[in-house]
Order: sequence, then structure tokens, then C-alpha cells
Amino acid sequence: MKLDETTKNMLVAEAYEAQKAAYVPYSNFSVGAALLAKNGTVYRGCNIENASYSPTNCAERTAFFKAVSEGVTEFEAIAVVGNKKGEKGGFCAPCGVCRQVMAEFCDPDEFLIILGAGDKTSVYALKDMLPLGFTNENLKSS
Ligand SMILES: O=c1ccn([C@H]2C[C@H](O)[C@@H](CO)O2)c(=O)[nH]1
Ligand SMILES: [Zn+2]
Repeated sequence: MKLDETTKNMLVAEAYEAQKAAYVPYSNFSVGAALLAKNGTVYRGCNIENASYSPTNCAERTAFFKAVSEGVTEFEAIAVVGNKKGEKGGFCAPCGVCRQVMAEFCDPDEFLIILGAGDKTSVYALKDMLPLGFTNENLKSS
């Protein structure tokens, strides 16, 4: 999919809005995500940390799970922004677990990951962020 500038900028702005809700008392690193579904709906997500650390949910997965829990499973693109509170920071690339969740629902050639940092953006296809990923294709009999 080719992403136009307006959509890209809208998604990054939505990701910055989502970032405001980040619950990050342990890392102080706030992440926001904005997931564009094929039906046009944008799902915002933030990271949500926990005193026990491992239950922490990343912003990207929060956005995906919000959408999937509402029956929406087809997606175009996600924008991600992240930085330490009070700092500017650079691009925040999705962690491996979030890339795996993306691979569950998204076409690796088509789905786009937009990284935002201030006015800068950088766009990647999922296949370039998760080469040779394990998917439901691997579970089919050969
Ligand atoms: O792409 C990323 C990378 C990190 N985090 C969160 C997890 C944790 O709350 C904090 C520091 O790792 O940032 C995300 O939400 N998304
Ligand atoms: Zn993650």
C-alpha cells in the first residue's frame, strides 16, 4: 500500500495523542501507537507497565488488541512514537513481540510501520522488520 503524506502525518499525530496516556512509572519511557484499520478506524494504544514488570504491554500491542477485541482484524499501517518523559528521543522501533503480533494479522508486503520523531518519519514494510517470521503458514501441513 502507498501511504499518502496526509494519512502518514495524521497517524503520527494520533500516536502522539496516544502517548499521553502511557502508564510508565518504572521506565519513564512513554510510547504511543496509532493503528489504521482497513475500514478507516484508527485505534490508539499506549504502553502500560506493571510493578511485576513482565505483564507490561507495549503501545503497539495495546492498539492491536483493542482492535481485534472489537472484531477488527484487517490493517493498513501503524505509527509509533516513543521517548523518555521530558526528552525528545529518536525513532522507537517496535520490539520483537509486537512485530510477531503484527505478523499474525498483517500482510508482510503491504503492512507499513511508520516511525515518528518530531517532524521526522521513516516508513518500513513489515517484511523488512520481521524477515523470515514464523506465521500460520508454518503450521500448515506440507
Ligand atoms: O516499541 C516499543 C518499545 C518499548 N515499549 C515500552 C515497553 C516498556 O513499557 C517501555 C520500556 O521498554 O517501553 C513499547 O511500548 N513499544
Ligand atoms: Zn513491543
